[in-house]
Amino acid sequence: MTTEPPIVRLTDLRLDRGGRSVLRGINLSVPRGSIVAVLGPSGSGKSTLLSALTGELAPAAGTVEVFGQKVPQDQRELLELRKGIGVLLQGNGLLTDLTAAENVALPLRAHTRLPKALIQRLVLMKLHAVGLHAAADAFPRELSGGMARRVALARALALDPPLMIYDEPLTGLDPIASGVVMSLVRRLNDTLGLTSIVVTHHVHETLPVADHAIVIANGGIVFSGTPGELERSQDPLVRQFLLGEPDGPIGFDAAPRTTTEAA
Ligand SMILES: Nc1ncnc2c1ncn2[C@@H]1O[C@H](COP(=O)(O)OP(=O)(O)OP(=O)(O)O)[C@@H](O)[C@H]1O
Repeated sequence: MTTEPPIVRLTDLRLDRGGRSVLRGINLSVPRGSIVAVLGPSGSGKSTLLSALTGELAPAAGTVEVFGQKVPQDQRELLELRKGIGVLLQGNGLLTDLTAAENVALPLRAHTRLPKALIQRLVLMKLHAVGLHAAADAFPRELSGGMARRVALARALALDPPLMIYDEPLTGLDPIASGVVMSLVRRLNDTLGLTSIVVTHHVHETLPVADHAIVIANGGIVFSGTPGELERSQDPLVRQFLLGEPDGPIGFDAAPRTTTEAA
């Protein structure tokens, strides 16, 4: 039996921002086909971790591997790598004077030389995948928050990236739209053979669709395991986070307690 390398592997990773160590001692393996939830309170370093995956932030120590290769520093190699990573950012980022279909077409126009008719077909396929085939000609202002998020998702999928990164995909959505988006994340992951990393503080909406969860707080990973194990954890830090309590082992501003260590 051959063991497939993970899609993402973080080894003894340390990430600094503004001369301060934000995360350290990070080890994580994301197997192909899985959905990993990265949870943690505000300011714990979730976005910082994402920027290391996309190569925006170079490690202060340790390594970040994506698709079995070390994330390059060279800009051209980095752009190649990023074509394989679909990112759904907070706030959708849809262009308001373009229709849903035109928004989804943007990455295809920018990164491929496919003929217009083929791009149109691909766009409709992506919109169909998120259940919005009928909304192709609608402008973002004509869509509900949940629909707009799904258009942004279709756009993130436009280039068929094998890895999807979701940065707070539920911000601003009501519980019903949140449920729709999270089941879509699971369905797309399974039907398109993707691997997904979901960064969020919406624990209860995300855990049901995740295979693995990590919690980051106080500058490191304080929990790594299945959603079931997370819910059963008696660790005071994990309990404080799950119950959303202001007092406990996680500092109020969730800033790491130690400053930069010598590399
Ligand atoms: N460019 C920067 N320069 C200095 N410090 C930064 C910078 N970006 C983030 N930080 C600090 O790094 C820490 C982690 O921030 P980060 O944005 O990664 O947290 P987060 O978990 O994504 O928070 P949120 O859930 O609020 O988005 C915070 O203490 C923040 O103040």
